[in-house]
Amino acid sequence: MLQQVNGHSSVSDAQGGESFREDLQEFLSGEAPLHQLDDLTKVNPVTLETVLRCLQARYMADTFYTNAGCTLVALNPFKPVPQLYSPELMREYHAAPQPQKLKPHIFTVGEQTYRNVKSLIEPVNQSIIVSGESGAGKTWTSRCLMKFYAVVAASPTSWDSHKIAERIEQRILNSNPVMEAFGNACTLRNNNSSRFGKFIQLQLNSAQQMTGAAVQTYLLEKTRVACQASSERNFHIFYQMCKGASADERLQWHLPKGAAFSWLPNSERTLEEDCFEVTREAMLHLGIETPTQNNVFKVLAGLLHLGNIRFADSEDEAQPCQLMDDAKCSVRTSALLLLLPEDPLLETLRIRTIRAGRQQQVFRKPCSRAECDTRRDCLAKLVYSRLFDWLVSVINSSICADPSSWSTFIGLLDVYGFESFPHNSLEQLCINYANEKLQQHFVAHYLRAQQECRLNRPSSAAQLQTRIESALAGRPCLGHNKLSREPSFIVVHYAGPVRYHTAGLVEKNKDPIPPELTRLLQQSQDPVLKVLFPTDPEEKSQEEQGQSRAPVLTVVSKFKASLEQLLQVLHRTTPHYIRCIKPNGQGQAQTFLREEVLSQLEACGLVETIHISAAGFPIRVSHQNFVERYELLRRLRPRTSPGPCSLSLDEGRSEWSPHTEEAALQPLLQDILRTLPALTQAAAIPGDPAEAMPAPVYCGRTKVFMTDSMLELLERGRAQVLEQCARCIQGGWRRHQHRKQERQRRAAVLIQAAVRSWLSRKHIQRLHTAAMVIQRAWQRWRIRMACLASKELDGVEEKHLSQAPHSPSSFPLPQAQTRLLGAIIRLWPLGLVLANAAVGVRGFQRKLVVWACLQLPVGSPSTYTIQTAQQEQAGVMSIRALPQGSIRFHCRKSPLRYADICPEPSPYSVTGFNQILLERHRLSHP
Ligand SMILES: Nc1ncnc2c1ncn2[C@@H]1O[C@H](COP(=O)(O)OP(=O)(O)OP(=O)(O)O)[C@@H](O)[C@H]1O
Repeated sequence: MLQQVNGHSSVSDAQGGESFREDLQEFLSGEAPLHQLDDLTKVNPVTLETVLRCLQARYMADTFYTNAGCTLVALNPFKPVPQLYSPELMREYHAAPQPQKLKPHIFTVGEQTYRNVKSLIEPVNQSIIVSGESGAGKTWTSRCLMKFYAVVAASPTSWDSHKIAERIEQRILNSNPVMEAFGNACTLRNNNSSRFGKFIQLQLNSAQQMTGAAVQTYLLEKTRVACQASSERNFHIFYQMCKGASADERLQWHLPKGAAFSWLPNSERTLEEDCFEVTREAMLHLGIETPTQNNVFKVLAGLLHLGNIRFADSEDEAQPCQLMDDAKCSVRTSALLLLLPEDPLLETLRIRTIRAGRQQQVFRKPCSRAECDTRRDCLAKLVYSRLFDWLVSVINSSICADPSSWSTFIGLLDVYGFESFPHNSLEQLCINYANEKLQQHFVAHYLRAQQECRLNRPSSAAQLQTRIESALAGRPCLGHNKLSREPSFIVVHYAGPVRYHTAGLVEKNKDPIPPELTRLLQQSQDPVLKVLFPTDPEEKSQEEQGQSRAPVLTVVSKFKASLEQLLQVLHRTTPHYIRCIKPNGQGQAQTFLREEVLSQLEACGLVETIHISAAGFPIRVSHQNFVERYELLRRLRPRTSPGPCSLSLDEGRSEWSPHTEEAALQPLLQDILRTLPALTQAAAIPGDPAEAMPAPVYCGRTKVFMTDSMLELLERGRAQVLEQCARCIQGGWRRHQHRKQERQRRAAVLIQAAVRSWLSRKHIQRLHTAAMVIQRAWQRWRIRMACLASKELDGVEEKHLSQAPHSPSSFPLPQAQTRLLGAIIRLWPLGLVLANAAVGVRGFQRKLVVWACLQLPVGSPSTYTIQTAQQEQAGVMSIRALPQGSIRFHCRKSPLRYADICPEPSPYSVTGFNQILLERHRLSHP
């Protein structure tokens, strides 16, 4: 089935022979460290012999858990092992950075599933499939796992939520004793054997806290109520009641001490499971109050009394069977406890009603003794199975969380192991079918073909055998024991051939319930029976009118439907396997029977796992999952050259049907496998040819098989691609951020510039306006001043003086003065320059210049003092510069303060256009 992908054969014949023997030698001689091998795939060589030796060595060293690739093998210690399931150990596994590096344990599996849920990698939901034969420790394992989750999946933050979580966990844990009391029984192989399959869904919220649970049960062995194999017992609850009831309760339930019940065999045996108080306490915690409990136990007591009803053969077929001597009392007590009318009860057990004809006439036919027994047993089975279902529904309503409060789940499937007894019937067929389905083996096809056989068609055992043989002729899965006298057929299961007896198979499959029985139970006044058998008026009227009822569902069809439903759920989860192994059939500690263990390893398909591991491929991944997880490795592939792996994959494809939906995955798969050489080369240590060799991968029809190292390599490659992608995303993001920031910066600068320019413009405008105002004011002022000056000062214009020796003023100037004025006019610019020169002429020199300009006699400067213009009547008193650019000679002193500038200006004086350039006081009075 498998195709080798890369052409690397694990051990070549030439080199293999010698090294194989050496390995074996070394391995067998070094027995002591065997118990230290944590994984069965690590034993060298991986053979059944070495695997068994390893398991035995570990068992003897009190090491009960061993990995077998992806499966955990759990050996039943059959003794209490201190600290193996302590809360401290649970926490240790929970807190470990890599729990798989700790010793193999069911807590490793528990923790792994929990972490998978946390990591949210698809499929998020997980399932743990606990399998093994009866007594191997499945229930124990499931119970321990539930306790583990109760510890690790409950770390709520607040005190209130802690209390709620604690209550939920307690309820979930309380469901165990109740279900075990009603669904477990002591069998030859296990004192506490679960007589039903169960799937427990532990519901987790987004914070991975356990918020609730739901239980689904499968195929309760209800026949046990009325029929127990020798040395076996009825369901525990009957014994618990009989042993644990108080005196009052005994009286109420008609269970006097020492009373004998035919459906209560081996009651003298006392088991630790016979603990009535624990069951009652747990029922109370699940919300089943004491009065309801009492009603339940009353009904169960009624069934025990029903089992004591014995019929005698009737001599006349037309007459109903008579009761045996002491049976009358049993009928009465049973009717009393079941709150049924006594006569109708007896009549229903002994007389069959048949409706026939168009008018649906009712015929009453007395039953034979065997038929009476069957009807009695049927009544008990019907009541018990409905009671069990009701209990499960009560448990579910008590522990099930609101759908909105949970998002993920961890499923625990406790399935019956493969069964092969000397006499196998429909129960074994169903159980083994479930095992086949769960193992995904070919017998599923056989059973599908078997539906052609229409097991509900009436036929004798011999006829059924002939029909099965003709329908499945030529199928390799069907065998036939020609020497067998009893009608039977053999199915070659993956775990070995099993012979099924056809006698009673059809009847069992139909599981007929006479409608009279249901109608009778609907008459009961008991509150529990009223719930279990509600009256449906529609159904009643339909029956009376003789209308056809819904087609009867057979046991196989119902079981198949629920199994299909379960498989659908499992297919959507990541499965984890725990294979429980019973080291011996006697339940003795420290006893390891190799033959028994070997047959269990075969039965649970572990041998196949080991064989695959022996070929070096313990990792198996479905094509779909492989492609989904490693599709991104295609990015590593060089675009040009296809790798050598493609060849082997093509071989794999030659067997592949293009019609299957998986065919679409093949190109992708091929692409991924082409990346492997590049990966192995990259991982190789330079110069080490062994390391450079591509790690082996097999591509099967539906799965990819590989070694641990290959898986490691793929994971490393995946991490590398993810890292590259992350870098790429980071780079892109940074670039985007950078560009965004740059854009924002530019926008900010633009806005800032616009605002600044706007502010500047406003400021300049304001300045401009202010300047204009000042300018205008200044101009007005200058004009006013000029006007004032020209009005107030009797000035003599330069041009007038130069052109006309006589001023237009009223008084005539003497000749000397005229000359003087002429000299002044000629020389004043020079004097002005010298007087105002910044450098060179200073102090006295300056004065001299001024005096020279003005032709003043040199003398004490103090003699030249400023006098007001009014004191002067004639002559030039001062020379002034006017705003309009002209020079005026004034004969009077200006009354304007601003013009009071002497040739020696004070640093504090204000100069203006009307500045006195030169002032002369004594010109007219030399
Ligand atoms: N890990 C364990 N440590 C100690 N004892 C164990 C352990 N596992 C199982 N046992 C013992 O083995 C008995 C059978 O185990 P359990 O009931 O779990 O088997 P099972 O596989 O569920 O059987 P069945 O299919 O009949 O229900 C238990 O009652 C218990 O005494």
